[in-house]
Amino acid sequence: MSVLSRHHRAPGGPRSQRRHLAQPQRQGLYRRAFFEAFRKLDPRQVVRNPVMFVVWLGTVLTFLLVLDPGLFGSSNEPGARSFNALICLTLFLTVWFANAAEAIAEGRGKAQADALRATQTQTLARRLTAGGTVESVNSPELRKGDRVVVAAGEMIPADGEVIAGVASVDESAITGESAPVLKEAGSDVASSVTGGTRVISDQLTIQITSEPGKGFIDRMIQLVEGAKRSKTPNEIALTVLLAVLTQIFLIAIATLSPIATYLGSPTPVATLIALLVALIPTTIGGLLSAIGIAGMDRVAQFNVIATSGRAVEACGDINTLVLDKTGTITLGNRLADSFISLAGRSPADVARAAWIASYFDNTPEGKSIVRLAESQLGQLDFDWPSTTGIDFSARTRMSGTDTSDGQEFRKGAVDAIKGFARSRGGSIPADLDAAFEQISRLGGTPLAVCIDSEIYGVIYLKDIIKTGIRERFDQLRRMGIRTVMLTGDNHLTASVIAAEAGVDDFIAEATPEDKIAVIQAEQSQGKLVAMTGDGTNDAPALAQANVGLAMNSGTQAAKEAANMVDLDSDPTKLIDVVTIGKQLLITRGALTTFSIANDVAKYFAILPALFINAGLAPLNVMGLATPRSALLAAMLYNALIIPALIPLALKGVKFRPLTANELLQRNLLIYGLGGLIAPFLAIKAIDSVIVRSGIL
Ligand SMILES: Nc1ncnc2c1ncn2[C@@H]1O[C@H](COP(=O)(O)OP(=O)(O)OP(=O)(O)O)[C@@H](O)[C@H]1O
Ligand SMILES: [K+]
Ligand SMILES: [Mg+2]
Repeated sequence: MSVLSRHHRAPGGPRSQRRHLAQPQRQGLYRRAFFEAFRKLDPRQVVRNPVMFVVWLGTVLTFLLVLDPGLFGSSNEPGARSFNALICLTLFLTVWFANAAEAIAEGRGKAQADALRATQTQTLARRLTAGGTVESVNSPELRKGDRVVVAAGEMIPADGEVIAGVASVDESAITGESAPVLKEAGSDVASSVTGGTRVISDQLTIQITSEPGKGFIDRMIQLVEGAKRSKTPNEIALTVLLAVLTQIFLIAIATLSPIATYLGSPTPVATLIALLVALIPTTIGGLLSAIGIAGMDRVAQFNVIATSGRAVEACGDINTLVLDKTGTITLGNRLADSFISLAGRSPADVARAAWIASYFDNTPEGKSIVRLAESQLGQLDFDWPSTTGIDFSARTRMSGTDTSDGQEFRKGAVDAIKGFARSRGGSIPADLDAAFEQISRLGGTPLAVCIDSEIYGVIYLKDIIKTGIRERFDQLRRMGIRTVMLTGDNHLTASVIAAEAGVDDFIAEATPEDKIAVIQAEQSQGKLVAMTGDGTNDAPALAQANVGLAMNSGTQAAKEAANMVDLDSDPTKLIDVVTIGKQLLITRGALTTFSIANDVAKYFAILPALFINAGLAPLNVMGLATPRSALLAAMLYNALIIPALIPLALKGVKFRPLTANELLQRNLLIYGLGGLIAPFLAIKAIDSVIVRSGIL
C-alpha cells in the first residue's frame, strides 16, 4: 500500500500581519472616499449619527445666517456675515471629515471584497447524474447535495465535502499560502474544499454543501463590504450615551443665551451654534463607525473571516480561552516515534499488531504508525480483503481492524485498551503502567496495542510544544484571560504539557460532551468564552462558545457552527483575534475619553472670551484675541482633530497586554490628560494664526 504523507502547514505561521488580498489601491481608495464623503451628506444617512446630525443642522442654520445675518432676530453687527460664513465652513468640514473617515474604512473593506470577487470565476462543472453519467453544467447551477467530479487542473466549482479520492489542492486564491494542501474523504482535517480553489493533481468527487451565492466566499464578500454590517451592542450603547450628552449640552446652551443677555452681552445665534458644536462629542461621534469597520478589516488582514462585527467585539471581552492540545499548543503532527513491547513480546510483534490495527486509520496518527511499522519490518503481508476497519472515535478513544475469523486488533488510549482487554477476558501486563508513565512524563501520547484480550505493547506518539506559546499565555494572563487546555489525552500527558506550556488549567480525557460542559460551566459564572477547534466533534462546543474560531481545513460542520474561520488553519490565531478585539474596545474607549476631555477643555478655553463685554475678561487666561477669533479657532480645532485622528482610529491604539483596570488607568492618563491639554495649546496657536492672517 502507499502511505500518503500529509502536507502540514508551517506550524504557528507568521505572527506578523499578512495580507492575503490585494493591497487596496491607496490612491483610488482616497479618491473614492473623497466623493463618498459628499454622498454621505444626505440627511437620511447623517440622521443615523445623532451627534453629526446636530452639526449638520448647525451647518444649515449658519448658512441661512450667511444669507441673512439678521435672521432669528440676531443683531446684525459689522462683519457678522463673513464670520457666519467661516463658522458655516468649519461646521461643514466637521461633518465631511466624519463622512470621509467612514468612507475610508469602508473603502478598505471594498478593496478586499473586489479581490475576493476576482476568485469567483464561473466554471463548467462535471455533475454526476442519478444514472451515474456525467453532465456539464455552469457552476452557478449547482445545488446543495449535487455531486461533481473535479480533475487535476480544474477549479472546484463550489464549497463541498470530499466524498471520494485524494488530491492536492492549490488554495492560494483564498489563503495566499502557495503550498498545495492534500484533500481526502473521511478526514476531519482535510475533507472540506472551497469553491474557487484549484485541484492540481489527481481527482476528487465532491458533494456540494452550499446553495448558489451562499458559499463561503460569498459570505466573506458581504461581510467585508459591510452589506451585513449592523451596529454592535457596545456601539449602540455608546451612540445612545453620545446622544444624551448632546441633548444635555443643547439644553445648557439654550439656557446660556438669556444669562448672557442678562449680563449685557447678548450672544449671536451663530456663536451659540458654534459653542454647542464645540461642546458635543463630535470627535468620537465622527470616528465611531470607522473604528468598528477597521476592527473587522484588521481581523480580515490576519486571514480570519468573522461572520459579524459582534464576534470581533466579543473577542475583546473574553475572560476564558479554551484550547485543545494537539495542533494548538503542540505542533499537531503527533507522530509515532517508537514501539515498546510488553509481557515478553518481541518488538516486531508489537509493530505488526500496531500496523494491522492502524491499516484503515486515516488520521495522521494512524498513518504515522503504518509508516513506522513498515520502516521497521519492511513489506508485510496480510489478508486485507477479509478485514474491516474500525474508525477512531473521540468517545471510544480507540481504533482498529476486525478480521473475518473474529480477531480484533485495537489500539488507543491506555485505559480504553485496558477496558477492552478486560472485556475480552484478558489480564493487564505488569509492565504496562511503567511504559505508560515513561511516555506520558515526556509529554508524549501513549497508545496501547492489543489483539483480542492480549495487550502487546505501547506506541509512543511524540508531540512537541510550539515555540513561543508560553510567552503568549503569559501575555494573555497579563490581560486577565484564563487559559484552559482541553484534551482527550490522559491526565499525566496533559499535566506535563500543561505545565510546560504554562496554561492556567487543563482538563484531560475530555469527550465532546465534556467540551460543551466546560464552556457552559464558565459561562454560568458570567464569563465570556472563546474556543478553537477543527473536528466535527468540536462543532457543538464551537457553537456554544461566545467566540468560536474554526479552522478552514476543518469540517464544514465546524465552520458552520463557528462565528470565525481562520483561512490559514492556525489555531493559535485565536490569541491574535482576541488581541484585535481588545484593541478595538480600547481604541473606542481611548478616543471617547479624548473626545470628552477635549470638549470640557474647549469649554473653558472659549467661554471667558465670549463674556469680554460683560467684564469677564480677566477669565480670558489664554489671552485669546477676540471672542470671534476664539470661537473660530475652537471650531477649526474641532473639525481638524477628526482627520488628525483617522489613522489612529483605523490602526487602533498601541496595544499592551494589561488588565482592564490597568488599561483604564493608563488611558485616562494619556487620552484624558492629553485631551484636556491639547485644545488649549491648539486653540491658542490657531487663534494667533487667525489674528495674524487678518481674516477676521
Ligand atoms: N487514531 C487513533 N487511534 C486510536 N486512538 C487514538 C487515535 N488518535 C487519538 N487516540 C487516542 O484518543 C485520545 C483522544 O484523542 P482526540 O484526538 O479525540 O483528542 P482531542 O479531544 O481532540 O484532544 P487533543 O486533540 O487536544 O489531544 C488520544 O489522547 C489518544 O489516546
Ligand atoms: K466637539
Ligand atoms: Mg483534536
